[in-house]
Amino acid sequence: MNVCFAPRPVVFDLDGTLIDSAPDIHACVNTVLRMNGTRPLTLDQVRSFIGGGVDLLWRRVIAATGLPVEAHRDLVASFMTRYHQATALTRLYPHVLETLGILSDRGYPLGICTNKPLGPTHTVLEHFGIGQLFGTVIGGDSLPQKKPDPAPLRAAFAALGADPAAPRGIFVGDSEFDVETARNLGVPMLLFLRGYRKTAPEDLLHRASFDDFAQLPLLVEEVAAI
Ligand SMILES: O=C(O)COP(=O)(O)O
Ligand SMILES: [Mg+2]
Repeated sequence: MNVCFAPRPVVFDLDGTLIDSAPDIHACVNTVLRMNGTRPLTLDQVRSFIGGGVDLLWRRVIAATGLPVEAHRDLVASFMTRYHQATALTRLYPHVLETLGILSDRGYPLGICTNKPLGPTHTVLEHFGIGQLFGTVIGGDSLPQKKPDPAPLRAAFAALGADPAAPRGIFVGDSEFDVETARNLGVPMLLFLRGYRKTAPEDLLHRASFDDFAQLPLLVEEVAAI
């Protein structure tokens, strides 16, 4: 019998999973729109644009506002200067802190795999005082590839000691991008239902779903036992 005693690494998505950051992203987008004489977007609109990283966010903002496509690079640069410090409106989802502590105490190596750029990722992790809980943090600009390419998630598991050829980790995320990433890497996915997903959960491949982080330690134990 092949028994593995090392706890499986657990890697988390960030925006819409550990943190509700849409209000800050919305505010930064609208500041840049205002500076360009363009009408603001609603929170629901901007929330629906999050998940594929900053370049895709701004391609979607440009499509929704009619700003010139050629302005993309300058708009992203202007957005990034604000995004780097944007934490005032961001909140941890309920029970995230307790759950990360429980998993860490039980010996699960923890990591982050987000499409958010590394700069604002580190800012927000330090803002909430949780950076030290994660053995690795892979951002949207850490590698040439972003989710749903499996490379960033593979890199996160590898940094936490998993076999890169056959990672035995668990991925926790909120969006279609995360579901696709887990499927591309062939690892079990736990879907958080209160994030920025647009597709019905029954149409997304996942091992289990949850809407309160207090449920996660048990789900992780169940998946880890298989
Ligand atoms: O920055 C984004 O668009 C999404 O970030 P996430 O991968 O943490 O959900
Ligand atoms: Mg997300």
